Amino acid sequence: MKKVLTIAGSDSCGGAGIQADIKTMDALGVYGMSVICAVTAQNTMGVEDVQDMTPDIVRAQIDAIFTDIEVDAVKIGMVSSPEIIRVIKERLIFYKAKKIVVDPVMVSKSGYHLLKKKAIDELKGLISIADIVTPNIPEAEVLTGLNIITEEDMKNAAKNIIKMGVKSVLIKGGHRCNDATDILLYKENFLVIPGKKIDTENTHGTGCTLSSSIASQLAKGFSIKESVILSKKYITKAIENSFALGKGVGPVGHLIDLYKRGGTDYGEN
Ligand SMILES: Nc1ncnc2c1ncn2[C@@H]1O[C@H](COP(=O)(O)OP(=O)(O)OP(=O)(O)O)[C@@H](O)[C@H]1O
Ligand SMILES: Cc1ncc(COP(=O)(O)O)c(N)n1
Repeated sequence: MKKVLTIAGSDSCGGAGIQADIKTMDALGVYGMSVICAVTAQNTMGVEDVQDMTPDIVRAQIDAIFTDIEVDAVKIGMVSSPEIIRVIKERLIFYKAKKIVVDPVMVSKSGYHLLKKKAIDELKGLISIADIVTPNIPEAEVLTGLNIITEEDMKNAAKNIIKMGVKSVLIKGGHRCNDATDILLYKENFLVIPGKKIDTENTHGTGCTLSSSIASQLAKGFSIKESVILSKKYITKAIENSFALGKGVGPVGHLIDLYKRGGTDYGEN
């Protein structure tokens, strides 16, 4: 079984962060492992509080895994502070980590700043060692300083981000009003991945789910292009199967949930 590591934050209500990542990995048939960078107290209505881990315990978790287990792919999500990001980059280079996916998580859907503003430069450094980075539109705007409205703007932002040294860039279109088309820049070519906007409030954890699916598919040996296409199918089905939970924004339905709830079509994996 392929082994995939998520380096991210814990979401107490289980819709995003480490919990979404592990659920996705489980559904896609890879073995999920975690390095926790921060513990958030959050529910479907928002983030109440955050406790960052110390850089030392982040380093110790990474060392514990890489000194014992062969890691086939790594997904990085909420990384909080410049100090934590520096440790992650140094250790991943030290262990020659393969197939690195960076989801540059900055602000939660509920508006809480999960990345300290002073950490943007370090985050760009971490992006430079990745195989793929998956910003949503507001994150791509912060990384590039560009205003992104059209598909052409998304392409320009991707060209700008690839100059940071990353091998490929996926700009996610979920924040646009009428469309959920994503744009992949890969080996100097653009791939437009069409998506229709699904009418649901329950989109907590969409970005975490997509990036951990990409890492899982890369671990299985698919190319970046194949992994992104398979993962777009996975997240689309997961959003179609999203459900109400609590009083706010509910989570996506992982295909293993669908299976357990009696469904039979859990898609290509
Ligand atoms: N309502 C929707 N209908 C269909 N696809 C969607 C919808 N919302 C998001 N997506 C898709 O989900 C994936 C994740 O995109 P999104 O822009 O939501 O990421 P994100 O903002 O980083 O997520 P998160 O805030 O959970 O980290 C993309 O493929 C995007 O096109
Ligand atoms: C620990 C953690 N990581 C990531 C997100 C982003 O997800 P969303 O934008 O859906 O709130 C989150 N809310 N919490």
